[in-house]
Amino acid sequence: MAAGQGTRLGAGRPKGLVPLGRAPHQEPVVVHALRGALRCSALTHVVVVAPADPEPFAEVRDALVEVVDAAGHVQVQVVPGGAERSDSVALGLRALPSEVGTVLVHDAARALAPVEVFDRVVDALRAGHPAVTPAVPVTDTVKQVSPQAGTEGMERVVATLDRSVLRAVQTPQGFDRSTLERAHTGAGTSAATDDCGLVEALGVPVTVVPGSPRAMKITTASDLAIAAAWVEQARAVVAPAAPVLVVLSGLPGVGKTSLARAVCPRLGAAHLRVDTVEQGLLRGGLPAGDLGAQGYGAAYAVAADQLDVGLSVVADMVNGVDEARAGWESAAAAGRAAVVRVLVECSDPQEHRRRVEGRTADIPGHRLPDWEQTATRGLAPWPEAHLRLDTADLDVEDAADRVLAVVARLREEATTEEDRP
Ligand SMILES: Nc1ccn([C@@H]2O[C@H](COP(=O)(O)OP(=O)(O)OP(=O)(O)O)[C@@H](O)[C@H]2O)c(=O)n1
Ligand SMILES: C[C@](O)(CO)[C@H](O)COP(=O)(O)O
Repeated sequence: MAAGQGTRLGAGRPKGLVPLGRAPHQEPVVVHALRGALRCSALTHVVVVAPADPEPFAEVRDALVEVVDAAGHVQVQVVPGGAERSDSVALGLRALPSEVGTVLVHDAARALAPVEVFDRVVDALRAGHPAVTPAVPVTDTVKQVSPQAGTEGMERVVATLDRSVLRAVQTPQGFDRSTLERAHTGAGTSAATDDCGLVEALGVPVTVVPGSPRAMKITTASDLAIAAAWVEQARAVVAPAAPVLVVLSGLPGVGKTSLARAVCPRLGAAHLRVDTVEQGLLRGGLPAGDLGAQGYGAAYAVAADQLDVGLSVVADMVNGVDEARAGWESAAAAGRAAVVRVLVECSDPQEHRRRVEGRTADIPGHRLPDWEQTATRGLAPWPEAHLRLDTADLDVEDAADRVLAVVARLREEATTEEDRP
């Protein structure tokens, strides 16, 4: 949904077209939103509902096409929206091809919604829930008020609501298509501020899954500034300072690769993924039975080369035994780099299993381990770890923040050491 005018933002143009981030990372809000949505591998079609006046939107069309081309597999259409958000949703829904049976409705204004939120909504729909919304707990105390007679601009508190049962809902909201179409039929739907509200009115149960602070809606200028800071944080290289070797260790499916992909651009680091190295060796003719420790051996050697020329490295593999971890210590020593040891876990076995069973291989020829193989694979204790990250309740960017904080701390300590007489 990108057809709003952005009156409260007051940028003088529709909110979807407002640049987000600072050059060279600047892109219109709607382009950020589309790029984020396309990270969700379940999507097959996207309808961008744009302001009815096609003139200003023409300027972002090329950027949208570029994002879509990069995604490859998804069909994208742009259609004009209506006067209210709900009118725009109904128009977007009408444009969807008949074969689409499940629909996510997402605000372009929630341009930085993490892919985990999309995935949680999709998983709940796949589990049979007809309507799903992400939501976050309410952190303020919320009062119900009524106008106070004779006192302009003042109100009277009617009740203090129990915030433990309140949630602030976000998007993408997901629906079984026929339920959403039914909800948008009839009079009075224009006034609805979210689609779940219309579905609730039909008596259909709405399921809530965890949202994310990063799925916040850009409504005012200060929201835009916060979102811009997040964009900068996600893209900025920390410093071309002394190289570090970030060693991840964790079972398959806990989120190591997502974490590495979030950390590498921010650290200016090479992503060294043993799965890729191993598949390369197999494609090169190494018999599968001979693989053993060859992948790790090759990865250590490549890491040492990167560190030696001053490039940081994020090592992404299970690293489940002391011997494997010791190899990284040697690679770091050879490259004169500090080591950051990060244990990555998922404390919720159901969520871990869902991830293991829900993922598809993104490296040609790679056979992913099943849940049985994952659950029975041991991981040695790692008392030397700088960080233990539990991805059951941490968004990937928040996890990356923590890794980068350790990098910054180690670099600062190293600088202080050097300064000491
Ligand atoms: N007629 C409308 C109104 C809103 N939206 C979309 O719905 C989302 C949430 O709306 P909101 O944040 O209220 O956006 P605006 O309507 O643009 O903002 P404002 O109310 O300040 O004008 C936004 O992505 C917006 O583009 C839409 O597609 N069509
Ligand atoms: C759909 C929504 O984003 C859920 O929080 C919200 O209700 C949109 O409301 P707005 O008034 O259009 O900003």
